[in-house]
Amino acid sequence: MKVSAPATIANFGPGFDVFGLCLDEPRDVIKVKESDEVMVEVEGFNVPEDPEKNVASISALALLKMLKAEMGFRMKIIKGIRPKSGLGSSGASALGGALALAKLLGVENRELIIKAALEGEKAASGSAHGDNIVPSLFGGFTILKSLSPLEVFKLDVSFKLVIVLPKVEVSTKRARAVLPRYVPLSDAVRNLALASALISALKEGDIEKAGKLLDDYLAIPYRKPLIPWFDNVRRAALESGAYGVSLSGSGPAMFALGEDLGDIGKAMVEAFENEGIGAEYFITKVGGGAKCSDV
Ligand SMILES: Nc1ncnc2c1ncn2[C@@H]1O[C@H](COP(=O)(O)OP(=O)(O)OP(=O)(O)O)[C@@H](O)[C@H]1O
Ligand SMILES: N[C@@H](CCO)C(=O)O
Repeated sequence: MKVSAPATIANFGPGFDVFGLCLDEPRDVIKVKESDEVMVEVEGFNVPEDPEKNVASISALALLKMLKAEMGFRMKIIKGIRPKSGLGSSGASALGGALALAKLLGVENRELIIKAALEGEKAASGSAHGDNIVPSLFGGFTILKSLSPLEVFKLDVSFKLVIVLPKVEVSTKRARAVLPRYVPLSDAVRNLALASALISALKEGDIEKAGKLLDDYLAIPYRKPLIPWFDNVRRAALESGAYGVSLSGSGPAMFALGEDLGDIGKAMVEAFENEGIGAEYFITKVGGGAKCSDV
């Protein structure tokens, strides 16, 4: 069984822990076969091959436990999403591992698959946030109303965007540890306003209007010490014509919406380089979610 699990942008501006956008690329590919033992082999970006440490096998083992299924598996992970990038790398692997075993066992229950994948995400980031796993499975733009019971609202949006990946790492665990337990009511109301308006703009297909709504008052302000370059790179993107810019998940990757995405990507890379940080950009589009096939 083969699963291709796409990268994702969690939060997507004002939607902390709720909004998620599936990307068409990059992807993690997870192949599994039934076996007497549990083995993990990794190609591509370096992640652990210890089945107790790789989030893909952790999720797969969690699913087997939930199903009380006595079996082993051989798993091969072709790791295409850079870890600690902000592109939902652990989320894609966690989803891919759980989904691959579910397909092998003929299990279609998405709530169960997500629940198992959250075990992998929790192992990676210390918290069971679903806003990478859910868009990686469903595709499109997802609004995660609730994990248990699973309630997802999906918008079938279609647009291109530019992603900028700096050569630095931000650990999700660390980026969540700096968040406050409480925020000012005025900031909560500002995010509520931005998030509601963003959904309306996306439903209209007005990407320019959506770009202007990508602010956040709940997480990014508190994460600034981990991403000191954010304001300068954001300014460079806006000055080069971006409709809007934000952090992808907990970073360090950033994304921008606009017309001339190549110009915007180049301006953002240059701004990173002015901060002494190498970076690369790529243009992609909204993805359709995880894909499964018999190998
Ligand atoms: N299959 C896997 N894919 C990604 N990370 C994994 C995997 N297995 C174990 N890990 C570990 O999980 C941790 C992932 O950390 P973190 O959550 O910050 O990254 P991430 O999910 O890759 O980040 P992001 O969501 O920002 O892309 C790393 O220490 C990594 O080594
Ligand atoms: N919503 C999560 C996404 C992490 O990829 C966070 O911002 O911590």
